[in-house]
Amino acid sequence: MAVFLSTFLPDTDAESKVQLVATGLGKQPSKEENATRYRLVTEADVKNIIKPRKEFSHKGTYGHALIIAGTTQTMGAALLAAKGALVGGAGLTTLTIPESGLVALNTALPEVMYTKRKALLKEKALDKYTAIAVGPGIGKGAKAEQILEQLFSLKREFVADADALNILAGRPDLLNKIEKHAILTPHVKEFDRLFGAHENWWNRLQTAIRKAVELGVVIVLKNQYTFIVSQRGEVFINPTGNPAMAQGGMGDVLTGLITAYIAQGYSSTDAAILGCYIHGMAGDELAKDRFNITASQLAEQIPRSRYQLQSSDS
Ligand SMILES: NC(=O)C1=CN([C@@H]2O[C@H](COP(=O)(O)OP(=O)(O)OC[C@H]3O[C@@H](n4cnc5c(N)ncnc54)[C@H](OP(=O)(O)O)[C@@H]3O)[C@@H](O)[C@H]2O)[C@@H](O)CC1
Ligand SMILES: Nc1ncnc2c1ncn2[C@@H]1O[C@H](COP(=O)(O)OP(=O)(O)O)[C@@H](O)[C@H]1O
Repeated sequence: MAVFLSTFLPDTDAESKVQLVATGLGKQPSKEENATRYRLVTEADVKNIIKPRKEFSHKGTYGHALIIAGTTQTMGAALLAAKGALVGGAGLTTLTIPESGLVALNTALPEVMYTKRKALLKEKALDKYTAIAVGPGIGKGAKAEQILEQLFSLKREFVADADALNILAGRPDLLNKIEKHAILTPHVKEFDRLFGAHENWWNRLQTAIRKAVELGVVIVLKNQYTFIVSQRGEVFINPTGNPAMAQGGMGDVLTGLITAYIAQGYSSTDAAILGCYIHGMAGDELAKDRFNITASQLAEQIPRSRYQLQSSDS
C-alpha cells in the first residue's frame, strides 16, 4: 500500500498528501517509488550501516569526540551530550564546560575527560579530535560565539545543536561558509530561527531540502518523525521514538550520539540516520513499561539497543 508524506507531518497541507514515501534505503525501488526523494528508514537499513566492534580494537579505533557545551545554569545539557557520546561508543570523549561544572562532571561521568575552553582557541588544539559537537546549553554569549568562530577559522566540520544554531541564526556570514558534511540538528523553533518562520511543515521541509543542498550539510529536523535531509536533498524519515520521550535533554543525548558515530568513521548522513534510529529505538524499548522516559534513562538504554540491532535476525 502506498504511503504518503503527510503521514509523517504534524499538520496538513495539499502537497504532502500526494508525495510518495518509499520504504527502505537499499532495496530496488518500484518505478513510482523511484521518483520520490522521501524514504522511510527500516531496521534492515540500519543493520546494513552499522559496523561491529572489531577484534583487537582499542579505544583509539573508535575516535575521539569533543563536546563543547554548557554554562553554569545548563551544565545538565553538557553532561547529557557527553553521555550520549559515551554510550554511542566513542573511544574517547572530552567535554569542555565552565570550571564550575568539574565536580559534577567527575562525579556523574568519570569516563569523560575535560579541557578548558581557552585551550580550544590555540592553533592546533582541535587536531586530536575526530568529531566535534557544539551547542547544548552553551548560551548565546560572546564566549560561545568566539568558540564557534574558531571552528570556522580552523575549517572543522561539526555537529551544531541548540545554542550553536541560535548563534548561527544571527551570523549568516558564518552559516554560509559552514564546512561541507557538517550536521545541523534543530528542533522546529531552532529551525525557524535559522531559516525564517514557516506556515506549515511541508514548507519547512522544502526549506530544509534547499538549505541542505545549498550549504552542503546534513539537516536533522527533529520531531516525532525526525527528517534527516542529506546534502543531495534526499529525505530519510526516522520511524522510531514516541511521546514518552518528550522531555528536556533528549536532544542533547542525540547530539552526543551522532558525534560518537562520526568519531567512529561513519559519514554524516549515516551517523545521523543511525543516531536517530537507535535513539528512538531505545525510547521505544523503555516505553514498553513506563509512562515517560528521562534523557538519562534513554542514554543508559542505547548500548543495549545497538546490541539488539546487531544480534537480532532479519
Ligand atoms: N538540563 C539542561 O541543562 C537542559 C538544557 N537545555 C538547553 O537549554 C537551551 C534552550 O533550549 P530549548 O530547546 O529549551 O529552548 P528553545 O530553543 O527556546 O525551544 C523551546 C521551545 O521550542 C518549542 N519546541 C521545541 N521542540 C519542539 C517540537 N519538537 N515541536 C514543537 N515545539 C517544540 C517549544 O515551544 P512551545 O511549543 O512551548 O511554544 C519549547 O518550549 C539550549 O541550549 C538547550 O541545549 C535543554 O536541552 C534542556 C535540558
Ligand atoms: N513525541 C516524540 N516522539 C518521538 N521522538 C520525540 C518525541 N518528543 C521528543 N522526541 C525526540 O527527542 C528529541 C528532542 O530534542 P530537543 O527538542 O532538541 O530536546 P532538548 O533540547 O530538550 O535536548 C528529538 O530527538 C526528538 O525526535
